[in-house]
Amino acid sequence: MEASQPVIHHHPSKLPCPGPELNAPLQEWDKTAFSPPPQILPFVAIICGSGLGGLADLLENSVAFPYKDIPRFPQSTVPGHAGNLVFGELQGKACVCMQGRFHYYEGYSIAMVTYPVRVSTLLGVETLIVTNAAGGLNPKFNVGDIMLIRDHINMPGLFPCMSDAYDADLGRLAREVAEEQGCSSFLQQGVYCNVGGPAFETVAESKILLSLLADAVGMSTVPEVIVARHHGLRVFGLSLITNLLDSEELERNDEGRKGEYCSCVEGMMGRIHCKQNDLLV
Ligand SMILES: O=P(O)(O)O[C@@H]1C[C@H](O)[C@@H](CO)O1
Ligand code: HPA
Repeated sequence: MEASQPVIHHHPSKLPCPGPELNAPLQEWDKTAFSPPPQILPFVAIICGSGLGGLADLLENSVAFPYKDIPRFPQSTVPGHAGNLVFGELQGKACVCMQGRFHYYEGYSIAMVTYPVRVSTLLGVETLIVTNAAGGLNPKFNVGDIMLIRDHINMPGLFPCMSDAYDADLGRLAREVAEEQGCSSFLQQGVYCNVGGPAFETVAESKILLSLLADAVGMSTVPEVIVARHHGLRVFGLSLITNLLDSEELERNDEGRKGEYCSCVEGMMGRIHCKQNDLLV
């Protein structure tokens, strides 16, 4: 018997209904119990990775909602994830920043980990910027490098098709912005591998991931990207390399180039336009 071929889908909005994990009940989102500031209609959502929440402090005219005050929102339990949904403007562009994300290893289901992405689609968001702290596997990487995520590895697998998950135009824009800001020498590009955590990889595990052609490894981001693509959002991702996994001695530097990472996202915001205005990069 002939083996059946996988079906490749390229139009997220036309995808059939995925499994129950991706289909988390949005009726849990109670619009009447939470009112975003009416003057800020975000078209970009930014998820801040571990220790990267300082980006939200750069927002102008900002209004912050602690997650604990938002009905049914999960709570941050990891250090470096403040737990605020911050609305405001970056470079004059309306956005919403998740100052803190949720991880599978915290005990949340994938549906809850990705719940804020679904909520952001209800708020009118068109583009999702995901950021994270990650361990470098590629021997050419250094601590403090910023890696533009061009693809990911997600072994458990989830529908829909992810062959073009990371937006090529936004990637080009990031390289232009990095060039203008003098950051090109430490802007890398690569494949992010999602693992369950919370322990970092053993040397043996790192070698396996490297042999799979992963460039960096972390414990987040991919479920958010999958749900965002299922909703038809454009996605752009950055990893800040906080440690290297090439030796038994783990050296970690969480400060790295946080300033440059913030400037890069800020520079991009200045040049991303709202689709409704038909001015896409
Ligand atoms: O939210 P991200 O992916 O940045 O968090 C990473 C993974 C772990 O939670 C933590 C490890 O230090 O940072
Ligand atoms: N492995 C997994 N997740 C991480 C790492 C790592 O080395 N560094 C930061 N997040």
